[in-house]
Amino acid sequence: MPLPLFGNVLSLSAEKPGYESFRKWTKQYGDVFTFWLGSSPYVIISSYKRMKETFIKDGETYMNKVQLDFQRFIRDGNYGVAETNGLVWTTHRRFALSTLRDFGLGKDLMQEKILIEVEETFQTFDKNVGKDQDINERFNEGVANVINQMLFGYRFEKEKMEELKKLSELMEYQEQFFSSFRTNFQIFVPQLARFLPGKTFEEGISQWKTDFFAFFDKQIGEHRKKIDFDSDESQDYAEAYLKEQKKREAEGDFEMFSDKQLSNMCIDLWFAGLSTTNITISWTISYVLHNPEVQKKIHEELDQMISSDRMVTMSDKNDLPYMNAVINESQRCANILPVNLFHCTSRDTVLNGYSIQKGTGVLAQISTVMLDEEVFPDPYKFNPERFIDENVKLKKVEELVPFSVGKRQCLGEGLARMELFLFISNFFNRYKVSAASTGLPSLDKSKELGVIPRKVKAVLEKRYV
Ligand code: HEM
Repeated sequence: MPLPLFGNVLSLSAEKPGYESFRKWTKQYGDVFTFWLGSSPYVIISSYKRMKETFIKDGETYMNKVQLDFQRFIRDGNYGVAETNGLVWTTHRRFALSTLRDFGLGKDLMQEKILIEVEETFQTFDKNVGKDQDINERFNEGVANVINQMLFGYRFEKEKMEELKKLSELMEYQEQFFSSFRTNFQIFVPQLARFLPGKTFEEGISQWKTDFFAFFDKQIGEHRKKIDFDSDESQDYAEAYLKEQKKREAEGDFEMFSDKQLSNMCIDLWFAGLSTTNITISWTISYVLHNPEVQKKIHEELDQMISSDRMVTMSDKNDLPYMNAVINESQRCANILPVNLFHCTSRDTVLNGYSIQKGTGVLAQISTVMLDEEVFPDPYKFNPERFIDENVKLKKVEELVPFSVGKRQCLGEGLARMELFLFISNFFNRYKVSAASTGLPSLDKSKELGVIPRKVKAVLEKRYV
């Protein structure tokens, strides 16, 4: 039962990271029910069948995002792509997708950039083979370089390493801050939050906001100075954006491609692109470390299909069903968004016989779908075989929805899939991984509301010397 003012927030935080409450409610009330965040109702859709009927088949009705006060505080208004609606959202989603395509997603260009990061990451690992070493921190650098290349056209090396250190600290601060009870309580139950001890949302985030925007504004300023408006080709997202801005301004439109929108797009792409991919890689390695028989099978397949220390590329993907199954199962078990992002209806509608007004909160509960025991028996068990069919081929399972569904489905899915495959398959092709002297990485998710990157330490041995 929701409590006055609190709603269901307390049940959620009692069972971190949040999966179990939604599973329990689904069993009790079915796949459409109301969940109260403070005094705001959200209609939860928690089966794949129902998501298909709503978010996919009736996508326009379910595509809008709820505009929360804390987001406006961070962004100084309605900017970016992840939290905007209407023309701003469609224009910038389309522009970002087509820019990503132009940078070679699906062609070799993006793969080449990622493989450079794979090799650089491994150079660092190679220096410490046979000893305990930090795994997720190195991958974090690699993934940060991919995203920074895409946004601003350079990787962090030499004197730029200080910049990366500062940015990583900011990311870590933000991850901890947003998974704390105090922060979530203020976001969803603002009336009562002032009675709680600790920093208010505004106090906790102001400096972080200033520092993050300062980084993006500096990059944008530097791009503006050196940009060649006469060349049609762009090397990175910021350059492509500034060219579009100039074109639009010449046509009298000074709003749609504003400077503020650009820095907010950078925030969206940076955030959505870095932690998600990094968390998934660190969980994958943790699960494999806890399941040595999985690593053995990964190596058997790689030995059969690749059989050397050459780089694994996207053209090998179809030949490595078990590797793909491990990545799928890692995404399912990592289940990095226990609640997913908050949508609202863009018009009045009827759902499961109930009338729902325009503007009502709705949520595609993807974590419940990925823990559905009808589809994934023993759902908390890490078992890549779920994704292998009787012909030892990769099995397509519609309920695997880590990138969500519908019109807001992850904008970076193509990039993320390429990164996951190239980083993870090359990692296991190059190394045999075993526990650090401190033991196996923890798989405990019960400390935070949400899923944050693992600290993974391990010992690596090169498979080819
Ligand atoms: C393993 C990696 C990733 C996972 C699991 C993931 C998952 C998601 C999910 C679940 C959503 C919410 C969809 C919804 O509202 O229902 C989302 C949105 C989004 N993602 Fe990702 N993501 C990943 C990587 C990336 C990358 C690499 C980028 C950027 C380059 C990115 C950019 C975005 C953006 C901009 C949105 C908001 C889209 C919109 O509202 O139109 N993501 N992602």
